[in-house]
Amino acid sequence: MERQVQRLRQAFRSGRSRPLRFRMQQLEALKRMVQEREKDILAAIAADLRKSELNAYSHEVITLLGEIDFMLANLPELASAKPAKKNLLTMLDEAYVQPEPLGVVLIIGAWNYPFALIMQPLVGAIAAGNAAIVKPSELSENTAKILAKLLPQYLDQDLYAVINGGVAETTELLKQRFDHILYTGNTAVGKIVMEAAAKHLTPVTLELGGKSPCYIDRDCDLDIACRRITWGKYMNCGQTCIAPDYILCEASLQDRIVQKIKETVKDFYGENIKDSPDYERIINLRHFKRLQSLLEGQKIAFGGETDEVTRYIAPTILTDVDPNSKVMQEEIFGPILPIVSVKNVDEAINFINDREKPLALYIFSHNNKLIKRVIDETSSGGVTGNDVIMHFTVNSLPFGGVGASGMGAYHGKYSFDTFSHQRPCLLKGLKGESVNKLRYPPNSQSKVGWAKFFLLKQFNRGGLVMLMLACVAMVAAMIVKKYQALPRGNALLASLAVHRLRWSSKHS
Ligand SMILES: NC(=O)C1=CN([C@@H]2O[C@H](COP(=O)(O)OP(=O)(O)OC[C@H]3O[C@@H](n4cnc5c(N)ncnc54)[C@H](O)[C@@H]3O)[C@@H](O)[C@H]2O)C=CC1
Ligand SMILES: CCCCCC(=O)O
Repeated sequence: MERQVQRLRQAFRSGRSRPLRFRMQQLEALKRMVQEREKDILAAIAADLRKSELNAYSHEVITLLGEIDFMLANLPELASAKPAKKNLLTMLDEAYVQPEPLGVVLIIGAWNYPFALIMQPLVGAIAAGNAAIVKPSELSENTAKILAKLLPQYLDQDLYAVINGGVAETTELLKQRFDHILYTGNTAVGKIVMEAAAKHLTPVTLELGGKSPCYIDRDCDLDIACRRITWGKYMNCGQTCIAPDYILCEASLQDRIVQKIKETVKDFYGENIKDSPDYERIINLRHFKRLQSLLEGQKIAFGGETDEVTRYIAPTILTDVDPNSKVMQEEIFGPILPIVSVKNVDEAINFINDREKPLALYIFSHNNKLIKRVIDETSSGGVTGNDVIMHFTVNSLPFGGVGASGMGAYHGKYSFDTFSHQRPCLLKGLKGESVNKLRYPPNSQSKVGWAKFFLLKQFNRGGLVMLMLACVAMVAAMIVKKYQALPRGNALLASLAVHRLRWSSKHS
């Protein structure tokens, strides 16, 4: 692995990944790959998650193509130098911020959206001019294989590599030095990644998980709320990092919510949910048994059926859930929806704040003030009001966690920024050396006074007048100098004005 990383580092050092044209070509190649090999890609995702090809496209390809198009349209602007505001001391100089690539970056993906969670960060890494290694999840093995097969066919093989493998290979990879790591996965492994990165002072973006609350206010459109919650909860069989993990609501709403979700499930997946092409399965036996154990001792108001052979778990709702029960102690990451009763929004806010900061937070209410209040009085990676998941689809919004749900963000310009160093540049002129005497030793009260004047803009009215005079004198001097004749008078005037300024600052 060290050799592979070194090879990419040498390719990066060659500078080939920096030219905008090259980056655009690579992004266009990615887009071509997705379009030309769509069938193979969808078949791989479908095989990993027992997902219809339509859903594989809707869940993973559409947002990716949107991301590539965004980068192709905006990269010239994103990659351009940005002029910076100057101070009095540097007003004749050139100050700007130059985005530059970080170097060789590592992207580690998760299994639940195995294609998008590799490709979307990769778009940002390429757009920012980096070399990149991607490490897909071994749990979505078909997608991992197709990525290893296709990416080298479309991308520059010296600058972009796919390394497949599980814990052992990832552990080995994490011993190498990278210039940024973007990890998507569970919080426990996020800590492992951060610990490994710390050895090389490598910055990380951790896209982790958590229990995303969904508060349903008594004053809301319950039909719409239940329809949208049903969509976001049971999509991908609940294996979505920003799925509503549990509902908080007043006890009086509980039965109506159960009824409306039941009706919506039937509407979405038909009488026999098992046969629905739109209802996926649990990724493996370990997660299947973990989810089964969460049902123990719970009041199952709807669903609860499981089939180990096909790893099927029905869309399930639990009611009157004890906040201390197992299902409320870990991220569910499956099609089980607990309802926890709270007396009012105050109690809901306290419930949320008593726990780790979630990746997402959802509030359903007609009362926009209440929604804004919940947002103001809690914290989460992201928020959608009166819907779920949808903030993920807006690439002008940074997507990421906070606290235990992660750090850093990506999507759109935020992907470009994540994989860039914003380099401050100041290009000094050679004129005005006399002013530089202010910073040269020996220091003095007068020089400090000047520094305050120039840098902190601390001056009195007299100083302002004299500044105007000095500027006029300097401009006059520059104009006259331009005509090659500088009558001693103007030079005298300029130095008088500067002298007067010194005096005034000394006595201000
Ligand atoms: N914030 C986000 O954008 C997303 C977060 N997630 C979160 O990811 C979690 C589900 O994914 P996982 O089951 O963790 O996926 P996973 O089992 O696929 O692991 C994720 C990656 O970490 C690697 N990995 C696993 N154990 C490791 C170890 N001990 N040392 C080094 N590398 C290791 C795997 O090889 C894989 O590439 C949930 O908590 C979910 O909320 C999932 C998707 C998106
Ligand atoms: C369709 C939304 C997918 C977001 C990635 C996740 O939440 O796991």
